[in-house]
Amino acid sequence: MTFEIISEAGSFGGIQGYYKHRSAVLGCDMRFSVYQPPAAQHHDVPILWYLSGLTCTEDNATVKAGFQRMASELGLMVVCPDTSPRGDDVPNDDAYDMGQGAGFYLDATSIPWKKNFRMYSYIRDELPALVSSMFAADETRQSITGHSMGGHGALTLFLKNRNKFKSVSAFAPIVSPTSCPWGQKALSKYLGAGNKDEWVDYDACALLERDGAANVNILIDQGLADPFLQDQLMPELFEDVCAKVGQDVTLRRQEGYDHSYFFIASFIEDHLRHHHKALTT
Ligand SMILES: N[C@@H](CCC(=O)N[C@@H](CS)C(=O)NCC(=O)O)C(=O)O
Repeated sequence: MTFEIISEAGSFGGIQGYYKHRSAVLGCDMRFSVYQPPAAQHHDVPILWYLSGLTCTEDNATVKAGFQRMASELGLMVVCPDTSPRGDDVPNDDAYDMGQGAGFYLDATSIPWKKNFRMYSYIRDELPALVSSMFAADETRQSITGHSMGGHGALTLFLKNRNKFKSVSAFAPIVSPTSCPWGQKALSKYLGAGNKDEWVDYDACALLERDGAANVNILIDQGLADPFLQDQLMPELFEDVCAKVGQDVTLRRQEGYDHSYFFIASFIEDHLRHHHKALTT
C-alpha cells in the first residue's frame, strides 16, 4: 500500500497531515487527513474516524472542528476521509446532494454509480488497513463520529460493525435516509428506486429496529436552530426507535446552534471524551 504526503504541520505537539493514495475500492485517487497525537511517537494509539457531510472534503473538519488540542491531550488519532470518490473519470451530478461530495457512505449498486461509489467498503476496510500500515494506530481500538450525512455514515457503519468500533457519536445526523428528501434521493439513485429492501441496510433507525440495541451509549448533539432539523434530520425518529429497542442514547438538543462547524467546534470536546472513555476502558 502506497501513499503520498501532501503536507504535514506541527499541531499541539503532534502532527496534522494531509495524504493522498490510489484507492482500489473506489477506483480513483483519494485524499484524507490524519492527526497524530504526541503519544503516537511512543506507542500505537486509538483511532477516531470523523465522517463529514454534504459538499465537504477531508479539509472541512480538519480546519474547522478544532479537535486537535483535545486529541493531543487524550492521545487520539483523528482521521478525516473525503466524502466520495472524485475525479474527471468519476460520475457526478450538478446537485450538491448527489455525486461527488455526496457519497452517503454506501456501496452503490446502480449504473453509473456502482463502479466508484463504494464509500462503505472504503471506510470500513481499505482506509483503516492503509492508516494502520502508515501510522502508529491501534486497529483494535477504533471509534466513529460524523456530521449530517457523515453522522448517518457513523451510525450505520457502527450498527453494522459492532465488533469493529468501540463507540459512536454524531452531530446533527441524518438518522433515517429512507424518511427524508436527501436520503430518498440518494438511495433511489445509488441503490435503485425499485430496491427499497436494500435501502434499510443504510438506515440507522431501520438497522436498530432490525438488529436490536448495541451495548454502548450513543451520543448525539443536535442544534435547535439547524435549518435542516425538521425536514431532513428528524432526531425524534431515532429517539423513538431507541426507546422501543432499549438503546442507551444521549440526544442533546442544543438551543441556538445551527448546522455549521461553529456548532461542531462547540461540542467536539465532549465527543472526543465520549470516545476516549470507550477506547481506554
Ligand atoms: N446547501 C448547503 C448544504 C451543504 C451543507 O450544509 N453541508 C454541511 C454538511 S451537511 C457542511 O458541513 N458544509 C461545509 C462547511 O460548513 O464547512 C450548501 O450547499 O452549502
